[in-house]
Amino acid sequence: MDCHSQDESVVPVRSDEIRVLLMGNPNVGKSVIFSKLTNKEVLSANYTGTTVGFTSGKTEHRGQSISIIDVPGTYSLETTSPAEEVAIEMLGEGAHVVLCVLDGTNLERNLNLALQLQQCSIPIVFAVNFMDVAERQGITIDTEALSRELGAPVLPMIAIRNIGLKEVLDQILKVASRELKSCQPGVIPQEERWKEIGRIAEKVQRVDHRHPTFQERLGDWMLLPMPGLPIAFLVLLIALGLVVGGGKALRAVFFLPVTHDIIVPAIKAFVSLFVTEGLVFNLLVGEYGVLVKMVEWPFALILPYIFLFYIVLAFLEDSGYMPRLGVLLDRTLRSMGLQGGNIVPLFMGYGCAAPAILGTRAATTYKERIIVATLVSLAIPCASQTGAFVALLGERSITVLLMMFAISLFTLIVAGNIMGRLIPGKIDPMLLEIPNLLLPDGKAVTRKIWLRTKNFMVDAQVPLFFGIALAALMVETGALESFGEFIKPLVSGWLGLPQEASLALVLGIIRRELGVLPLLEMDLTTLQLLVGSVVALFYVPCLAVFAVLFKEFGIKVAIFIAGLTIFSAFFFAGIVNQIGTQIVNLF
Ligand SMILES: Nc1nc2c(ncn2[C@@H]2O[C@H](COP(=O)(O)OP(=O)(O)OP(=O)(O)O)[C@@H](O)[C@H]2O)c(=O)[nH]1
Ligand SMILES: [Mg+2]
Repeated sequence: MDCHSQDESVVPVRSDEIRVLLMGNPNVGKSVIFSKLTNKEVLSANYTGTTVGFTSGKTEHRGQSISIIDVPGTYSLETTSPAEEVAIEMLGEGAHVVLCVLDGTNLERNLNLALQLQQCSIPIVFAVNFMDVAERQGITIDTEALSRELGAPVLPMIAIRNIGLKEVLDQILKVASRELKSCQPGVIPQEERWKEIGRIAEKVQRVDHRHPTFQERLGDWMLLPMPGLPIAFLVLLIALGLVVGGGKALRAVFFLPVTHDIIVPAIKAFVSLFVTEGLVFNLLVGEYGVLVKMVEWPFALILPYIFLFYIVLAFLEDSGYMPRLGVLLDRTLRSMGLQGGNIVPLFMGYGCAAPAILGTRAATTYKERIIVATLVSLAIPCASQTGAFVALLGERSITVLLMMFAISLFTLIVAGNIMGRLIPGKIDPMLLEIPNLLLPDGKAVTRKIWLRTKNFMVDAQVPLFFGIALAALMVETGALESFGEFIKPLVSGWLGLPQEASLALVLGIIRRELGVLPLLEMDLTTLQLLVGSVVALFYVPCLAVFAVLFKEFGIKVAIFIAGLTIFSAFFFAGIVNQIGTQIVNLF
């Protein structure tokens, strides 16, 4: 690749700061290194495409301040996805040093990018990460010999155990250029490059043949339909059992007693000191009292499920199981116009649709991005919403809860198939990389669960507050009644729900769990519970997700997706109601 320096375009920087680009193939541990160096929390996970935008952070080493940029992973400097474009842009903007991270268990493939980066005039420091896994696999890498071959410092590293980080910083200070250098990648003859890679790898790497460990064999089994599919089914069962069953238990023994016996009475007693009856009292601690619901809904109803879901998610992510599931489901996904790799953003949708839609940036085609974004907005309940569903249905009817998930899955497949056929564009062959199956690192998992739970509590507060305040106001002022009267034909006629349920429709726009939670306050039949849940399942993406859709795809697509979700919500829930009523009448 002709990657010439652009010294004439050197941009002056603060002389007291070194700018370091953290680059490398996907899933080599860049985000772990970034978090360790900068103490800034970014997500890392054991699959490609965790980082799709860039994050910058700062650190200090030997009195020198260093700014580090966590760049999305790239296999080469020839762009194929929006995430890789970001990496190339960052190179164009320039740096004093590139820290190129290599995966020690996959040296050849990683050297492809290393050789391309080496053509740039920006000084490079190489870190060979995953030395622990490499050792287990019988791979030895002579970093000194590699350093001679690459003409740059090469250091061994085990990022999750803090090994090699300080040494890398020392080298960065040593080689940093005095001025910012930028690099425009060109084209390099591939054949020549791969020949060179083969030669280097042979010189610096020794692989001792040995029997695969149980972990490695398990990793391979997970890819085959037998026993891969039964394993997948078991994983799903354990995950569901843990979230649904564990969540119920956590609520029963801790969250509900604490909320109902301690926090809420304390709040009520406190408010009674100042106001007793009337509108203000009701707004604060009445039926939809802001102060009561602000504790009860997010803390007692949703948090236990969110927390358990994040535990499951962290294990699935860091073990490397998710891409294996992608391989297993590649055929099914392919009929939906997607390739197996999209299992990752789809699954992330069960957490929150916003990062899932951003995660589609790692996809290679626009068609895939649109399909995943639509499916996630339409038919995948987010974690808060799942929590609300379990709270609503868990006690009353597990069958309805399971029916809900079945409807969600069925819609995913049908809607995916329709879009896969209607939306023009091709599907690339599967480009999913299978990482090593790892035992998740306890510290990394704990940090991630804490980070996500904290973010949920922080991010949810403001919209929840407005949602609940709006609910309290609408109930107390009688506005709900007028609105309910207005959409009565739809809510009561077609959907067979009480007029009050129109509140869920208003609030669901603000946050998805608010489309479910008001139903808890009503006395509904089993059929009404199912109908209300189906409405909530499909109903509009919440405001935050709408904003992400708008940002990523433009206003037309965002409105189209929102319209589709509203239509589906009323259409399908209505059909469920009509059929359900016939069946109920039969008995
Ligand atoms: N065993 C072991 N695991 C590691 C090491 N470094 C990182 N990991 C794990 O490897 C996985 C990938 O790490 P990330 O930091 O997300 O990788 P990344 O390079 O940022 O990946 P992208 O953002 O997808 O490009 C995570 O599950 C880490 O916990 C290491 O030295 N040893
Ligand atoms: Mg990353």
